[in-house]
Amino acid sequence: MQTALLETRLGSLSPTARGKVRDIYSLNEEELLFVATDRISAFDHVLGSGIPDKGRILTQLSLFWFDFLKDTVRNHVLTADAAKFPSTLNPYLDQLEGRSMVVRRAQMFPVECVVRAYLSGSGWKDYQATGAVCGIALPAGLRESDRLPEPIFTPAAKINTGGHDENISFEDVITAVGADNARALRRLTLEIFEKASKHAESRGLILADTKFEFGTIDGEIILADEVLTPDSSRYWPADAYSPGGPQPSFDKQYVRDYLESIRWNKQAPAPSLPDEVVARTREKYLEAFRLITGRTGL
Ligand SMILES: N#Cc1c(N)ncnc1-c1cnn(CCN2CCOCC2)c1
Repeated sequence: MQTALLETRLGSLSPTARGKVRDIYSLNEEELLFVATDRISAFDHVLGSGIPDKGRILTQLSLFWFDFLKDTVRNHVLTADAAKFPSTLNPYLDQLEGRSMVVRRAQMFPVECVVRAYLSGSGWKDYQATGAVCGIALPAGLRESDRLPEPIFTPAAKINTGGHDENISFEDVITAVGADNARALRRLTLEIFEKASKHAESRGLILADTKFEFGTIDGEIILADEVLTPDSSRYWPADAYSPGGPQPSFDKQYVRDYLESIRWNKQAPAPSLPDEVVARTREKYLEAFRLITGRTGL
């Protein structure tokens, strides 16, 4: 079993932000280093085991999508070629190769630009409670995982320091970023989603929803963060789609099923995963990569 990289150690360089699965380092005033580790989270907890190559696979997926979308929106990537990284990183290239990118520092919008074409997750919860999602009223009688009449912009923001995102209204986005930027973020989010979901469909996948993050560089809105990865999106196998309940997660179902099989108490420390679950989950990430990119190798 290959070893998973759970955290990077870059000598005197310490991360400016450690997310659940990614570490962000400040290289200088203009550049950041984004590193995707092999950590995996489920039910909002980072698990004790990593998935070997997960970070590489998701980084290569983001790079595929940034290139796929380059005629629609500029992005923050400067290079993902480790040979072009600042020489100060040379001692750490074994940790970084394939799973990291140097990006332009942007003025980030404090909004998670979520778009949903299907009713799932927090969107389903909000719909059950109010008949709407982010203030957008939906037809009555929809079932969990039903396809929506059209994709909807359902932004979220980190309301409290707890780090959990909460769904917010378009008016809240206007308050946060101004009306012009709010309209631009909504338009870009829906336009990118349209292109990406058509591509996913052509590869046998339903892109149920996804989350984009945007910023500005020299006054221009750019696409940042990770893009259309299984961590930032819900991908469902189209041939198994069955509305009326939760759909199997393309990448995390083995993990979720295992955690439910051991009746894990989510207040307890996150457990490690059996080798079989790790191996099968790694295969699912590779399968997503192969389906989406049409490539066989990383
Ligand atoms: N990508 C990127 C990027 C960039 N290119 N320049 C400056 N900062 C970032 C950055 C820093 N953290 N995150 C993820 C976390 N989000 C931040 C926004 O608010 C929501 C959470 C992105």
